[in-house]
Amino acid sequence: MNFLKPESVYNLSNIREDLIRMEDTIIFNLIERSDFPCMPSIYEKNSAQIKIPDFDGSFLDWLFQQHETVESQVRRYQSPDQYPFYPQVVKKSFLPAIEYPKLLAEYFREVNVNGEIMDVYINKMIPRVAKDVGDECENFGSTALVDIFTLQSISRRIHFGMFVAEAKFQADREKYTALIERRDVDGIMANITNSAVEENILKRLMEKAKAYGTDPTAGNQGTSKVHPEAVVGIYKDWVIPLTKKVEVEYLLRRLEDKDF
Ligand SMILES: O=C(O)C(=O)C[C@]1(C(=O)O)C=C[C@@H](O)C=C1
Repeated sequence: MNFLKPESVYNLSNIREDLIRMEDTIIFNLIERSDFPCMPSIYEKNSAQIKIPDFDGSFLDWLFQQHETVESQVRRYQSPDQYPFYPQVVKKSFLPAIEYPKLLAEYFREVNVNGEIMDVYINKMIPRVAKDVGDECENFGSTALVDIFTLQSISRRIHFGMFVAEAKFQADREKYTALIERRDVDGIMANITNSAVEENILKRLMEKAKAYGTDPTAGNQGTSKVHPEAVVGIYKDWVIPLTKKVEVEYLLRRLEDKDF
């Protein structure tokens, strides 16, 4: 889909196509992450193992903030599919602003679940994919870089929930308006849920993770670089539920933007 062409954005099959493409990026990032151990020191605030001058936070916080500061200056966070983890470090770009058409309700920047994504990534996802526990001091930088790419790819996927939600709202304004007016969270959740689509995603992920993680010429001897079940579990337990959370949060406020 093309953000400069709103009609392409409100098309659920276009959106789902993009979500499928993102699976590839996320799986490859998780495969990269599985090459390193858990590496607890890089997530620990003011770790004794990694002393960072004049900084209050973890090594990952430090590196990620440098990234977001740089990337914001080339307009990363102007794009409606990009949400910063550290909004306080985002800078204005020297490039001219891109005039995106209005694609989402006016408050959309306030829907940001990156805090929660960071928490489950460090505490739940990494233990599922990392090769073992402990630190590997020589790879602090490489691991934190992979973490940044993985977190960004997962965050983009989850915040895409707002496009899904907007497409669903526009396809049936009456039904969603009634649910939103009643603050019927369970009703909204039931209506945005499509179990067949979810099951398909999980099946496809299993096959993709097996294929992408294995040497295609090794036959049955090949061992997968990432446990396919771990990738499926990460989607089932966090990626899809957080996407749905974003959809519901976005929809609950949808009537605030009356003219849209
Ligand atoms: O494709 C949709 O309709 C979505 O809402 C996205 C998504 C997902 O996260 O992949 C979430 C909820 C649905 O049950 C199916 C899939």
